[in-house]
Amino acid sequence: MSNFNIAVLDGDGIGPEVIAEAIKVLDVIGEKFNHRFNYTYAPVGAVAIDQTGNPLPDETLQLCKQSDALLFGAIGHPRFDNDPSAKVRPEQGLLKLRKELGLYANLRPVAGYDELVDLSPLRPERIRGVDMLIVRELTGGIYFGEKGRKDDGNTAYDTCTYTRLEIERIVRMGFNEARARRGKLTLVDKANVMETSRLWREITRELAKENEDVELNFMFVDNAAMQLILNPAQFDVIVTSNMFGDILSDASSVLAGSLGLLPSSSVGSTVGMFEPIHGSWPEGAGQDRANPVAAILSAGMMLDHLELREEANALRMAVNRTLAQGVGTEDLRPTEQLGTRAFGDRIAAAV
Ligand SMILES: NC(=O)c1ccc[n+]([C@@H]2O[C@H](COP(=O)([O-])OP(=O)(O)OC[C@H]3O[C@@H](n4cnc5c(N)ncnc54)[C@H](O)[C@@H]3O)[C@@H](O)[C@H]2O)c1
Ligand SMILES: CC(C)[C@H](C(=O)O)[C@@H](O)C(=O)O
Ligand SMILES: [Mg+2]
Repeated sequence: MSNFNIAVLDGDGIGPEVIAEAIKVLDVIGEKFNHRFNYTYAPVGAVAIDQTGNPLPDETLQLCKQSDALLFGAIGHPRFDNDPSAKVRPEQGLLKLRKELGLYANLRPVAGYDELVDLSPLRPERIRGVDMLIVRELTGGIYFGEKGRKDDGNTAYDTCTYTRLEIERIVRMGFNEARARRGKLTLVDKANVMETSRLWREITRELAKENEDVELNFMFVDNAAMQLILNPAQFDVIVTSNMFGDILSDASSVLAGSLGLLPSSSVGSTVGMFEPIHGSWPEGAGQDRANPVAAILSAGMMLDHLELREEANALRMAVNRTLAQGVGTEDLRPTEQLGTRAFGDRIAAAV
C-alpha cells in the first residue's frame, strides 16, 4: 500500500463540482491498485477572499509545498470580473500559486475523440487525427511584467518580459516532449513584431543544434490560430508564451469537442499541479451540468506524474469507454445525457 498526500484546491463555481468527480474516480483507482490518496482541502480564489481576504492564504501555500501533488479546480467570480477597480482578485491566487511553486510549464494535451467528431463545427476530415500537446510557458511574459496606470489614470500598461533562463527551460521541455511523441516542434510567436518573440526564436535556434532529431518550425500566432482550424492534425508539440498558450488552448478545445474535456499539468518544481483548462463557469455552477472529464483527466495526468502509469492508463481507458458508449453531459450532445455526478459515477464504474 502506498500513500499520497494530495492538496485539493477546488476553488470557485464549478471547480468543487468537477473536482468531486475526479476524486470519486481516483478513489476507485486507489482501491483497485492498492493506494491511499489522502486529500486535504484548502481555499483559493473568491472563496478564500471571502474567508480570509486573501486569494492565496499562507496556510494554503504551505499545504501545497508539503504535498505530493495538487488538484486544482477553478477560480473566478463575476463580482470581480464586473468590477475593474477591485484591488484583490481571485485570479491573483492562481497566478501567485504558479509563481511561488515554480510551475513554469503548463502541458495541455488536445486529442480528438472519434465518437465526438460530429460535435465540432469543423468538418470531420479536418479534425480526425488531432493529437497535439501545447506547452505553455506559465510564470513569465505579459502576465507577470510590470503593469499599472500612469498618473493621468487614462494610460494603462502591461509589460511583456522574458529572460534567457525562462525561455531556455520551456523550449527544452518542448523539444523533449516532441522527442517522446512524433518528433515535431512548432514555436508559435509574434517575432515579426515583438522583441521577446525574437529572443525566443534566437534561443530556440541555438537549442535546435542540440536537438537535431526533432523537426522544428516557426509560426506566427495569427497564422497558428487559423492553422488550428484549417489543418490541426499538422501539429505535434506547440511551444509558446504564457498568453498565446492560454488563448490557443481554449480555441483548440473545439477540436476535442468541448472545453470541459481538456486537462492540464503544471510542472517545473518538485510538486506538480493538475487542473482543467476551463474556468469556474459561474452560470453553470450548482446545477450539476459541468463536464467533469477535464478534471478527471487532470487527475490522470497527476497519476502519470506520480509515476503510476498503469493507474493513469486505467483512468483514461475508463473515460474513453464511457464516451464511446455515447454517455456525457449536455456539452457533448450525447445519446445518453447525464448530470455531472451521474457522469462521474459512470466513469468511476468503468475503471
Ligand atoms: N484556471 C482557472 O481557474 C480559470 C480559467 C479560465 C477562466 N477562469 C475564470 O473563470 C471565470 C469565468 O470565465 P469564462 O466564462 O471566461 O470561462 P469558463 O472556462 O469558466 O467558461 C467558458 C464557457 O465554457 C464552457 N465550459 C467551461 N467549463 C465547462 C465544463 N466543465 N463543462 C461544460 N462546459 C464548460 C461554458 O459554456 C462556459 O460558458 C472568470 O472569473 C475567469 O477569470 C479561471
Ligand atoms: C484565470 C486565468 C488567470 C488563467 C490564465 O490565464 O492562466 C486561466 O485562463 C487558465 O487558463 O488557467
Ligand atoms: Mg485560460
